[in-house]
Amino acid sequence: MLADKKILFIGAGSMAEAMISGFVQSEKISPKQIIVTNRTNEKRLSELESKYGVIGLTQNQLSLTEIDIFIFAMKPKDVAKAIETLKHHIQANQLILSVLAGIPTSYFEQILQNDQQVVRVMPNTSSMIGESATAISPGLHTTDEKIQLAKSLLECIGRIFIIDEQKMDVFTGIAGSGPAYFYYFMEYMEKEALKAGLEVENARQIIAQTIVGAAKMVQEQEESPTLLRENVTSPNGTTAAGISALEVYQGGLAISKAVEYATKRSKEISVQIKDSILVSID
Ligand SMILES: NC(=O)C1=CN([C@@H]2O[C@H](COP(=O)(O)OP(=O)(O)OC[C@H]3O[C@@H](n4cnc5c(N)ncnc54)[C@H](O)[C@@H]3O)[C@@H](O)[C@H]2O)C=CC1
Ligand SMILES: O=C(O)[C@@H]1CCC=N1
Repeated sequence: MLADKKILFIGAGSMAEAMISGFVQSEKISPKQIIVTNRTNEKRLSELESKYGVIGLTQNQLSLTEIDIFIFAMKPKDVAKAIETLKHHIQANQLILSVLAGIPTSYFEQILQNDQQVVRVMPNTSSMIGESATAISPGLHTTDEKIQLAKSLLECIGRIFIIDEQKMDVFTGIAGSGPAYFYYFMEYMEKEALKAGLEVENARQIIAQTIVGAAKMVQEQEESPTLLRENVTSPNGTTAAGISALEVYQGGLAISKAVEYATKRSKEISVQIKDSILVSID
């Protein structure tokens, strides 16, 4: 299904790179099927070319008729300009994927018209090693065939979850932004480990393996995190002491708030983009 499909990344930042890396590592897509472009930074395009073997092209070198799948991968604030430049060149049979936080499929549908087939995608940077948790929500006109195409492409970067678009904001708060929360947690664990005299590399690997092990237990044991936590916690033991500090310092609340704020921010971006369309139609 993916053979010979031409994929164009519009935007060459961290998320585009993570996906390119995952696609190429999967060996289901040849680097020569992937084209990447950005606004002006040719040095960045050369860097991606030499690292992954993909094709970096400036905007005026692009031949858009040969593209099967467009992946919009700029910041939400830059999408209006990007789509303005491309809208007269995108054909009805070309699939649009957007990884932009907060930007609904209806945004692309309204601007491109054509009954354009759009899929909103929320990957995370673990795409880099094929371990993303990626949500997809098809738009109004997207056929089963194109959904299958999007799925087979995105399976190259990890696990796929098909969700209703209304759930995309919370998915973004949990899984799109999620890796950053775990890295933040790891930064603090590492600081404590170093203070107590562990070597940095050792500390880092110990913490990472602890997280990998805990995550795999949830995936493989079919037990709830609550039960698994209780199994670690001996009465009056070390874990009970650690968990009591998390409770005293409201660690649970902080985690809930992180998800809540990120979800809210995704919703705000949707409102801002809706307002900007209304202004441009007025
Ligand atoms: N970084 C992450 O962990 C995740 C990011 N996303 C989404 O991915 C998108 C990109 O995020 P990052 O890669 O982190 O941003 P970034 O700032 O690293 O990269 C953005 C890229 O877009 C390019 N760009 C801007 N305007 C353009 C235009 N008009 N035409 C062509 N290229 C243009 C920039 O030159 C840059 O290469 C955002 O919308 C974000 O919501 C989604 C999931 C996770
Ligand atoms: O921080 C952001 O807005 C993007 C979306 C999810 C992860 N990074």
